[in-house]
This record gives sequence, structure tokens and C-alpha cells, in this order.
Amino acid sequence: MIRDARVLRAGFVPREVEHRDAEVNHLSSVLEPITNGEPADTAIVTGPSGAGKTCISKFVTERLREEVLDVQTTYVNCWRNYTRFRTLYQILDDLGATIDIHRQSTPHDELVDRLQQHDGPRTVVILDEVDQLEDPSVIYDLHSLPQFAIICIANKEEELFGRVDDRLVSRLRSSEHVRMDKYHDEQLYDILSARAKWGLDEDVITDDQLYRIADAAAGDARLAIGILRTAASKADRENHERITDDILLDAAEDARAQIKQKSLDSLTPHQRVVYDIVRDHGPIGPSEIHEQYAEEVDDPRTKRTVRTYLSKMAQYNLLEAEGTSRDREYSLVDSAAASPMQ
Ligand SMILES: Nc1ncnc2c1ncn2[C@@H]1O[C@H](COP(=O)(O)OP(=O)(O)OP(=O)(O)O)[C@@H](O)[C@H]1O
Repeated sequence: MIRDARVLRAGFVPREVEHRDAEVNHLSSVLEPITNGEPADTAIVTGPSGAGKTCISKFVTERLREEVLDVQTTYVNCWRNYTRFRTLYQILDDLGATIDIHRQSTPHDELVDRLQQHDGPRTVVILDEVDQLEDPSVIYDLHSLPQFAIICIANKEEELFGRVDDRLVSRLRSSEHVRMDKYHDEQLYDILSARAKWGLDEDVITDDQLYRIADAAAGDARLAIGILRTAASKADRENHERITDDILLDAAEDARAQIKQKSLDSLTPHQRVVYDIVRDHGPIGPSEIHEQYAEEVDDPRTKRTVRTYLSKMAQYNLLEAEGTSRDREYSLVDSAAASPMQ
């Protein structure tokens, strides 16, 4: 049943991407100067979860590496590496320059110095989930080093700009901006169909079933591929020759639950405190959330930062917001209300 499980995994970058030619070309043109050994502008890539931001960024940098010998690329998930130290360390580690750096005692400036002294090939740094950095000055650190080109990935531009200081905002505003929207059902169908072709044996799933997955995923390619993967692995486990409609019905719910658990596991300790407050007391407004949060943690972040936590959790379908910005309240997402598989 499963021909190649890799193509059904969430982080897989396909040889061909579907329906994002304009975005691929735009991002490639921003990085183009690198092919001549010149510095490239910073690129900002935004869009909702599952719009293909990470996939397109990795696809473009991979292609660049195929075309040019003297280019290196590195990828940092800033949600996982949310401090300035961890992000800088991760980049240096990828460049093989972390020998003798002590995690406890090495100052930031020394890490930046190391990056500055890096005399390897020009390097494209993908900063994914960049709006999750506790201290966004790391963008500034990199921005000032011409041998590094940066791709900043975030859900929303405002969230990124709202947290960085004025000098960086003005630089980022003049950066190239690649915007991505949710996929339409037809586009999701094409993405799914390509994955099914490479990942599954023939006739394991029908076109009609693929359309139903696309419909249930509501524009989110991560969820769509997650449903396909969950359904295929269950059918395989249970020794079916094809994916049955019954399996498909359960797969949507299971895939949503898996993605939700992954997002919950990604929360930083402070974000988790905020999530638990909403879980226990929602619907609840941001001011009240901040009050309770400030009582529960030792070094509370600002109200603005907590608002970005709430917005991020809403983007990832962990929380939902109701009301206008003045009377907004947050509560947990009611999973049962998500668009069901028909
Ligand atoms: N245009 C596309 N063609 C083929 N596969 C795609 C395309 N867009 C997205 N995908 C696939 O969909 C999945 C989700 O995409 P991706 O991780 O890039 O989304 P994202 O916008 O970065 O989401 P998030 O903000 O949640 O990280 C990945 O498996 C990716 O390979």
C-alpha cells in the first residue's frame, strides 16, 4: 500500500511544488545576487499555517544549492530555539563553528563575532517561526552581516514588526515580502494527488476521496497531507487493499488531534502557562489573562508579548478569539466544530 513513506511526512520537500510558481520565482529573485557572490536582501515570507511557507523556502534554497557551488543554507526553527543564544548557536552549529562554545558562559557578542568571522561560502539562513523569538535582535545581528542572506518566516507581518525596534522595522519594511494565502480546494487536491502518486500504490485512494480530504483541510496543506498519511497508515496496518471511507472519516479527526498535540508540545513554558489559563478560565480577555499569568510566573513578559502568544495559538488552532479588538475574549478551540469529513 505505501510505496514511499517519506513523501507523506510533514517536513518532506517535494521535487516539484504545486501552484506556487509566482512565490518561488519571487523568492528566487531575491536570492539571485548570491549566485554572483553578492549580498542578497532579506526576504519576509508570511501566510497562515499550512500555506507552504517552509516548503517553498526550503525548495528555493535547495534549488539554489543545486545551481551554485559556493552557497550554504541553514534552517532554524525559532519557536524551538526561541532565545537569541539558541538561534545564534544553532546557526554556528550548522556551520560547524561551535567547538569550544560554552552554553552557559559564552556571551552573545562572541557568537556574533564568530558569525562575522565566518569565511565560508555565502549562507542563506531560514529563520522559521521568527515571530516566536523572545529577543528579535538576532534578526538585526544577521541583517548586519553581508555574508548571510535571511529568509524570515512568520504567520503575520504585523506580529513580526510589532515586536522589533524601529531601526529594524524600517529595514524590514524595505525587505522583499512574499505573501502566501490558504490554498483552494483544487490546489490542495493537486498537492495531495502528487503525494498519493509518489507515496502510495496505484488505486489505493480515489479522486473523490482526495477531494474530500482537500475540503476537510480547509486550505491547510499540512492538515491535508496529515489526513492522507493517517488514513494510509491505518489502512496499511489493518491490511486493507484500499483506503476505505470509514478509515477516511476517522483520519481527519486523528490528524487534527496529532497536529494539535504537536503544536501544544511546541509551546514555550510561558506560552503553556497562558494556554492553561485560557483552558481553565476561558472565555477570558487579554488583560485578565495577563494579570493571572503575571501572578503565576517569576519573570512575566509584557502584555504585548502575551498578546502575540495568544495570536500565535489562534493561528495554530489551539485557541479561538471572539469579539472585536476592544472586547476580545479567548477560549479553547472546540475540535468538534472543525469542518468534518463528508
Ligand atoms: N505548493 C506545495 N506543493 C507541494 N507540497 C506543498 C506545497 N505547499 C505545502 N506543501 C506541503 O504541505 C505541508 C505543509 O507545508 P509547510 O510546512 O510549508 O506550511 P507552512 O506554511 O510552513 O506552515 P506552518 O506555519 O504551520 O509551519 C508540507 O508537507 C509541505 O511539503
